[in-house]
Amino acid sequence: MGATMGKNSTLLDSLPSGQPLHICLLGLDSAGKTTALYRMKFDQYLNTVPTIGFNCEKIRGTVGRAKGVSFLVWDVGGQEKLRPLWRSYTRCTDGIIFVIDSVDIERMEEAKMELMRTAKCPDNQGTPLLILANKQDLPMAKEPKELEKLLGLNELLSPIGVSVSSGTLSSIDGGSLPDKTIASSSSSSIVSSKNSDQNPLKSWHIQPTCAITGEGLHEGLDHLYDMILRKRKMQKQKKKR
Ligand SMILES: Nc1nc2c(ncn2[C@@H]2O[C@H](COP(=O)(O)OP(=O)(O)OP(=O)(O)O)[C@@H](O)[C@H]2O)c(=O)[nH]1
Ligand SMILES: [Mg+2]
Repeated sequence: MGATMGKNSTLLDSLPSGQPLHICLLGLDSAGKTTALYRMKFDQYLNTVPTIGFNCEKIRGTVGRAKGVSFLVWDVGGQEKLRPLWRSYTRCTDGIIFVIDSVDIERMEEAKMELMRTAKCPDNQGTPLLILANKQDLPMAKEPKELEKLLGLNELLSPIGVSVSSGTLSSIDGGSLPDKTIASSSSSSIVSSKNSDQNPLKSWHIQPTCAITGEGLHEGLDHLYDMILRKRKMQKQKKKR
């Protein structure tokens, strides 16, 4: 999937015209993955049935830097018996989208376990991760800020094995990122702050969405694209050293 770059081209302008980026759409059954996939693909709501196996669609970004960028999105069934398959989809992916049902408090612990299993899998270390706090249209939906705590997102490692602690950098293989990197978002407006991702070490972002109306989906994709670009830039700099 690596983009071939001419002598004078930069990494940033090489990506949009290149191969589509491969993205895995994961999450518990009924979280809204397939609804989100078809909303992004066809810009309309399609009725879904539980996914047995996977769906795959090519999607074009519509906002921000992701505008015009091609993503090949693999939507994998989330039922328990299908989850062991996730690993084969995430192995060589450019980014992971993990969809959370923001009202399903009963299964939040299960969602956290699967999310952590995915994020901490050695194959996925440093793979940009977009968490969709979906079903924000429902009155009991937990806000992204609360979901961050419930899902333990601050436990997640930075992409280059460096953690930030009390504002200082230390090279370790664990640790957490400071609270100030967290997005402030509200369920009513379904917006999220891009400043949240300005910490170059952060490789996840949480985005409030409603897959039925499509609110927040393309903004999320744009954040994911930013993280992918940042990761590639860092890898390039690392290679130069
Ligand atoms: N209210 C509300 N309902 C949603 C939203 N997104 C999805 N749903 C509903 O949630 C149900 C499950 O959606 P799917 O997209 O099929 O869920 P999935 O994650 O693909 O589930 P699996 O294929 O079993 O893994 C459907 O009834 C959707 O209409 C949302 O943002 N708001
Ligand atoms: Mg599905």
